[in-house]
Amino acid sequence: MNVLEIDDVHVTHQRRGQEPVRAVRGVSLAVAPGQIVGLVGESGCGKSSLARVAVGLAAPTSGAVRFEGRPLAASRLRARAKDALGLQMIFQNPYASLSPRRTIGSQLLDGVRTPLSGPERAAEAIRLLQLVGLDPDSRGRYPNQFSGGQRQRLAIARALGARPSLVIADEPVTALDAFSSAQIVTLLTGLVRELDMGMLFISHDLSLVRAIADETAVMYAGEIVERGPSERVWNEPAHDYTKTLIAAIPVIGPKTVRRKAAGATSAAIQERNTHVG
Ligand SMILES: Nc1ncnc2c1ncn2[C@@H]1O[C@H](COP(=O)(O)OP(=O)(O)OP(=O)(O)O)[C@@H](O)[C@H]1O
Repeated sequence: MNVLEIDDVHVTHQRRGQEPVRAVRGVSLAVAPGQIVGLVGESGCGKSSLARVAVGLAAPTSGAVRFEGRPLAASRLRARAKDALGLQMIFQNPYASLSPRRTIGSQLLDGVRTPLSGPERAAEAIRLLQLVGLDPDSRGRYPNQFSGGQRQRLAIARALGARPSLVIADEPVTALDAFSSAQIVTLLTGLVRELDMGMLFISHDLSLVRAIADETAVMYAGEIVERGPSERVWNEPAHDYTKTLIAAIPVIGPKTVRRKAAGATSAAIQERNTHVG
């Protein structure tokens, strides 16, 4: 059974006095346990609108979302927040999920689903910090005592504390340097395999998605215009928009620092995966 099924979802944003924006137009997607599906497209194509619906933060205008075979409705998710912990979201901005007023050792455990004793709580906080490459002795500190990259690691650790069966990651490494990105992505990839959870990995960066995702779905103007195994999409793109995305990835030049960083991330991940495999 798929852990996530998105079935013919439409999302239309309606602002008073303005034309409606059809952000998502009939998207269907599925994520199986242990599978990483990449959703790639440029800014404004509707990725975040789809992610918010997929995680239950918003209701689709039409269509259905099923998590572990059960319909997911935004209101229902809020009402059953405890039950919904198996579905976690990682955002580009880690402040979206971290409280500035609580020690990280405490809030890392928010999603833990089984009651833990004091020593078990400490051990779990240490485990989560080590998973994301942070100093276990830092659990008494507050989020503002960490760098931006470290805060994203904390947000990821917090999500993983719930041992989710599905993670929706919306541009989770966009704010990180290439080295940190590679580490985080390798970590997420390893956890997906190890824990048999599914992941919807959303990014504007096709080279990064290629390195991470088993399947790639290319989104353009609210629609999935191409999908398939990531290597096939990368090597034999069928849709003109995918070809444009690939052609737009520069290889060298003074204005390509960010792209080169993404490329370095992908290379580091592939290198790591090669060794692991
Ligand atoms: N709450 C909203 N009200 C009105 N329009 C919206 C709203 N949220 C998004 N939009 C519009 O919907 C379209 C899709 O936006 P969305 O944020 O889903 O795209 P995206 O691919 O995630 O882009 P980005 O990566 O820049 O966040 C855009 O035209 C955007 O302006």
